[in-house]
Amino acid sequence: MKLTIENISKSYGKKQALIGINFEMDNGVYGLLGPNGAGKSSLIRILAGVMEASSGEILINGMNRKKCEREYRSKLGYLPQSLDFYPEFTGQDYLLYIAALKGLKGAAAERKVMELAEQVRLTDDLHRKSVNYSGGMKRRLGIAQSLLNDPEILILDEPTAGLDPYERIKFRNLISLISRDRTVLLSTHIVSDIDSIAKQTVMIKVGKIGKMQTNESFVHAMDGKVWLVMMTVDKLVEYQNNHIISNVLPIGDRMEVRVVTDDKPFPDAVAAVPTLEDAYLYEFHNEEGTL
Ligand SMILES: Nc1ncnc2c1ncn2[C@@H]1O[C@H](COP(=O)(O)OP(=O)(O)OP(=O)(O)O)[C@@H](O)[C@H]1O
Repeated sequence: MKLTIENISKSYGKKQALIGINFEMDNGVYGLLGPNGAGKSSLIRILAGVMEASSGEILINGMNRKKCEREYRSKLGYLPQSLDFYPEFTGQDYLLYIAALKGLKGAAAERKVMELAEQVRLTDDLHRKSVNYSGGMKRRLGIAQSLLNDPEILILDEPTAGLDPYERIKFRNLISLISRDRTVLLSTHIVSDIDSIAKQTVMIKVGKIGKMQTNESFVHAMDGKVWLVMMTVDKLVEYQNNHIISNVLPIGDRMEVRVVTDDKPFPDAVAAVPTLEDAYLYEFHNEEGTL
């Protein structure tokens, strides 16, 4: 399935949150990466059909979404940034309720709920009230509900918020597994969520697409821009005010500082192998709220 985002803009009163966004997705995982307030949730909510764009079009296999709204919704799975849980519902009640809303009933619904509970490791907790779940469990329940209708398009707004490192890895593996024959758009500001699984990453900067390319391309473009430098703590305190520092490691009484910069910062600086995190810092170091 091909999903085309064509010239999408969104204003909230005078605030322009999205300005002429264009990109295209087919099968596989796409990362939507950007700092707080960049416009990720606005774009995700427009794609999920819970909010209208001020202008622009979403095309499904070349057809305006409004002309195939019912079909689009039946193929869509959506995990919003926050979910409401009914106080009296157990995890199972909640999943069966969402299944019913998606047109799945009876034994088929029960089978699907059990299958997904297994995948997100909630089988043993299905009969507990979901309001009492931990943050990570609520997130996993949210991920399960987004998959109930076997969606061809899966849109996830910060799906790993509140997950511990083990759950995060499990989640990544699950998404990678199910993405073979569907389109997954995953918004995050955590680089490691998409580092290894995204086919392409869209970097969004205050309402505009900065770049969309493969993670390898982002990393490759950083060759010769990441350096390791030894310095004293006093020097680092001054140096970090006007340089991009992606890591600091104490070694003896000095610091090994990872610097992201266009040119070799010192004659004795040693070139380091760049990562997507370095690319993210390089792209966003001037953006409000990032550093
Ligand atoms: N309902 C609203 N009314 C007014 N401004 C809004 C509204 N929703 C979002 N905004 C503004 O639009 C911009 C984009 O917000 P959005 O929530 O889409 O960003 P985001 O990248 O998802 O941020 P975060 O990671 O913090 O959720 C922000 O400046 C935000 O304050």
